Parts: sequence; structure tokens; C-alpha cells
Amino acid sequence: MSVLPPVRKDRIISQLPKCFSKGATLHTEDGFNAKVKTACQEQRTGTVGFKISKVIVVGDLAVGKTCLINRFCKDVFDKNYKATIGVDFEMERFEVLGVPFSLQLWDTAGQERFKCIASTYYRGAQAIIIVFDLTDVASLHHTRQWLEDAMKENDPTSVLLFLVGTKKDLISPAQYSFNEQDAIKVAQEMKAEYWAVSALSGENVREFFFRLASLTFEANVLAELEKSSSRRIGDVIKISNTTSNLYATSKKKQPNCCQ
Ligand SMILES: Nc1nc2c(ncn2[C@@H]2O[C@H](COP(=O)(O)OP(=O)(O)OP(=O)(O)O)[C@@H](O)[C@H]2O)c(=O)[nH]1
Ligand SMILES: [Mg+2]
Repeated sequence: MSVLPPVRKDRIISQLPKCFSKGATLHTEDGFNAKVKTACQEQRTGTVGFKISKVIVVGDLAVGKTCLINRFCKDVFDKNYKATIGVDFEMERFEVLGVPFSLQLWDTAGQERFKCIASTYYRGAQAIIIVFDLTDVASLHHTRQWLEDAMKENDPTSVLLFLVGTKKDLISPAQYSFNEQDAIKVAQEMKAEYWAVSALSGENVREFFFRLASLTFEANVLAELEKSSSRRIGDVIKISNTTSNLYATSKKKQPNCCQ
């Protein structure tokens, strides 16, 4: 019997959500990977449905990391700044292509004095959200350092990166278009997917987290499929060894293992 409550109706994903900008994403396909869709239909997703994927959120102080998470997870917005001390986390449960999928969102402190505590939680992330304030260009430039610090604890070949500009409500469309060029350049250099959001109005917040959940889910299923296909190759080799010449194989192997 499952002890977990059912997945909320508004956390069900049946199609790959669109990216924010085609020029700032590594995933330009319109839908989920065909192998992933088949695996989900045939219920061959292994441990994905039981795992919790870790997502860390980093960036300068007061750029809006906590507000971004709170808008998505609790649908609230607080205009008063309350610094995060160390770290905080929220759990979000989704259902992607019929498979349960959980994200653990780690909200870290941007203040220098808490950075030391926060960085101890960076390890083992499957996705990293690097946040900057669209009205503060210095916070965009600092994102490279935040990424470098977070990557020291993670595997660059498998982690998904997202560069997110917040407080879109505070900037005029003309100013936004001007700043976007810089942000997209940074995202391309980092190999991150770029998003611009507002926690105050909620603009793009849900779309962003749905996209993140979908891409993290897809990466998990692909890794699981790769693992199970390499296990199958190993099995075939073992069988052919034993069937070719059982006596010769065991004879040859014996001295090796006894030395
Ligand atoms: N107008 C507007 N204000 C925002 C938005 N997001 C955050 N803020 C404000 O920015 C301030 C800082 O927000 P936080 O979410 O606490 O910032 P943080 O990045 O978590 O800061 P640390 O925990 O110190 O690292 C608060 O006063 C928020 O109300 C937004 O989308 N629009
Ligand atoms: Mg915070």
C-alpha cells in the first residue's frame, strides 16, 4: 500500500512543455524522446517512479530564489525580503507520461555568510537552477561563479542547467529585450536553458517548472534504459562463453582466481 498522497491533478504532464527560447536550449525537440514514450507505455521505467531527483537553486542574495519556489509550490508571493539561512527544501510530486516522479527543490542562501553551509548541499544534483535578477545586471554576471561552485560537487556530463531571470514584472518590454541578449549569451556559454519569469505575477513560473520536471524525468528514463540494455549485453556474453566450451572455460579461469 502506498503511503504517499495521490499526485495533484495540476501536476500531471502528458506532453513535453515548450522551451522559453529556441535559441537558448539544448533540447529543441518538440516532444518527448520516442524511446522514453515507449518505455513509459510498456512500464519499463525501472526505478524512476520511486526515485527523488535533487534540484538545487543558486544565485545572488535577493534575486528571488525563494519567491520563485514559493510561487510554484504554494502559489504565494511575499513582497518582504526574508533571507534564506543556509538551505530550505520543498518536495514536488508529478506524474509524467503516467509515471510518478518527484523533485526535491533545494533553496540555497545567496548571502555570502551562509554560502559555506549552503554549498554542502550542492552534491548529487540532477538539475541546477542558476537565478539572476533581470533588473540587476551584476547578478547576471555573477551566475558564472555560482555555476562554477555548484559544478565542483556535480557531474557535468549528466546535470541539466537552467538560467532563470526573475522579476520580469519590474522591467519594461524594451529594456527586457535589450537585457535578454546578454542573458541568452550567458546561457549559451553555460549550455543552460534560459527562462525569464515573475514570481509576483506568476508569469512563466509553472511553464518553467513543468519543463524542468519533464527534462529531468526524460534524462532519468534514458539513463535507466541505458543501464538495463548494458545489463542485457553482459548477460549475452556470459551465456555464449558457457555454451562454446564449458570445460575449457572453467579450466582456463581456475588458475586466475586462485592466484
Ligand atoms: N517585483 C518582484 N519582486 C520579487 C520577485 N521575486 C522576488 N521579489 C522580491 O525580491 C526580494 C528577494 O526575494 P527572495 O526570494 O527572498 O530572494 P532570495 O534569492 O531567496 O534571497 P536569499 O535567500 O537571501 O538568497 C523580496 O523582497 C521579494 O518580494 C518578482 O518576481 N517580482
Ligand atoms: Mg531565499
